[in-house]
Amino acid sequence: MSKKLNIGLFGFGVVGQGLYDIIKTKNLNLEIVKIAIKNPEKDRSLPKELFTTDRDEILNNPDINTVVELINDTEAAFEIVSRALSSGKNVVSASKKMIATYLNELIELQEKYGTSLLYEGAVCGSIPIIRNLEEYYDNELLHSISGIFNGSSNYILSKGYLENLDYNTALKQAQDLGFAETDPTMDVGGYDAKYKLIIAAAHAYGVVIDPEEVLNIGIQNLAPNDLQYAREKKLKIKLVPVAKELDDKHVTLFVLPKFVNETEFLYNVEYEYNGVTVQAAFADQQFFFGKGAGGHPTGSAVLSDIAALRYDYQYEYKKAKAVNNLQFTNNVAINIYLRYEDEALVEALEFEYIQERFYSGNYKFVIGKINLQKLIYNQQRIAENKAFVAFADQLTGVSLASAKLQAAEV
Ligand SMILES: NC(=O)C1=CN([C@@H]2O[C@H](COP(=O)(O)OP(=O)(O)OC[C@H]3O[C@@H](n4cnc5c(N)ncnc54)[C@H](OP(=O)(O)O)[C@@H]3O)[C@@H](O)[C@H]2O)C=CC1
Ligand SMILES: N[C@@H](CC=O)C(=O)O
Repeated sequence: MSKKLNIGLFGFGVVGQGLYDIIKTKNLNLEIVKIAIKNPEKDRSLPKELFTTDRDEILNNPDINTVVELINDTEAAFEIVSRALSSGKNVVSASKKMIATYLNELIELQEKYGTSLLYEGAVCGSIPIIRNLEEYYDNELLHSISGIFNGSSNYILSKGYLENLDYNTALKQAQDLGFAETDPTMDVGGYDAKYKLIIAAAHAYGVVIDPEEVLNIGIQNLAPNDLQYAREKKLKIKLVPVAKELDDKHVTLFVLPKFVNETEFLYNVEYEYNGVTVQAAFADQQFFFGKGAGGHPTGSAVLSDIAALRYDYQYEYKKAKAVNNLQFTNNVAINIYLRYEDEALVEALEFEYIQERFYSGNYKFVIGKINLQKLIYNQQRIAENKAFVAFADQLTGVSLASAKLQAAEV
């Protein structure tokens, strides 16, 4: 017999409402006792008595054994989740920025208080990737995990490539559909994808990495010339986070736009859909596909976590706890496409090797090999120059699975 869950829900926005819609169609052994929100003046679809703006009504209620945290405020979310875990309540959260930023602390709290924090909905919406990394690939060596981890930016890219819709209109649609973060820079700047990648890497490789250390370049500077170039080469541009084991000592992570060709699974992942490609030593290549954003797809992942808590499921962080010599590094050589205006930027990036250069009127690009650290040092300059950078393994004739990202001297 499963344990009855008395739930205190934080947040009744896109995901909170989505979760509620799903729960009311089921006859599960659970009850939503109280819902904490921020703004008491907003119209709600449920009776007023169910809502509160006082978080203590949930956190200090001994009858509530489960907290579901679905709010859009990172610091408040961390406070709520920490207090819940410390007072014996199990938690489900979808707040990827909060989880990626405070993962070490959250793991410690779970260990100290014997409570469980689950967060499938935080990474790629409806795709069950965390539990697969945690359980299914427990004993597999994973060469790489990559994919499309952000629905809003993929929506904008699909609208542009397939329907010629301009960037701002597509972004507005992604916001209206409830896909985008409160600050959409998180989506289009590659931050959201980075937080998800960091969470996935903790389960895949056992490394907990500070988000500040990981490069994220997004799609804000994408220009018609870049799209035209991709079309001519029969490629698409997608925003792709990559975690790759370089050798038995080093793992690298980065988020960059990427040229993908039609043989890659990601080529056909459009709009708010996400895709995760796992390259494993023995299972070889596997692909997970599903909706990455939106109330119901994310709500379904949150509900799956809630259901797992009825049986006291916990992540064991087996790879993080195993003797693991893997270290994170940015000291790696990658092939990029750089569309730029200012020659000084090309100088500053100190390409190790230039394979192709192109100049025609205002359109100038180089394709070549560069150390990832040079991109990190020059990230601000790239943004100010409105230059566009993309991971260009396909332009240099190799796929990610076989790409030789070389760890330089570390
Ligand atoms: N939208 C999506 O597709 C996905 C979102 N997520 C994540 O899920 C979380 C929620 O996202 P989403 O539902 O889209 O956000 P929304 O902006 O739609 O809703 C946020 C909710 O949080 C409430 N809230 C904000 N601050 C507090 C607080 N301090 N205490 C109590 N309630 C608070 C708001 O209250 P009020 O209603 O009064 O304004 C609102 O109900 C975010 O972390 C997001 O990154 C994860 C996966 C997918
Ligand atoms: N803003 C996010 C929402 C889901 O995580 C996205 O667009 O993917």
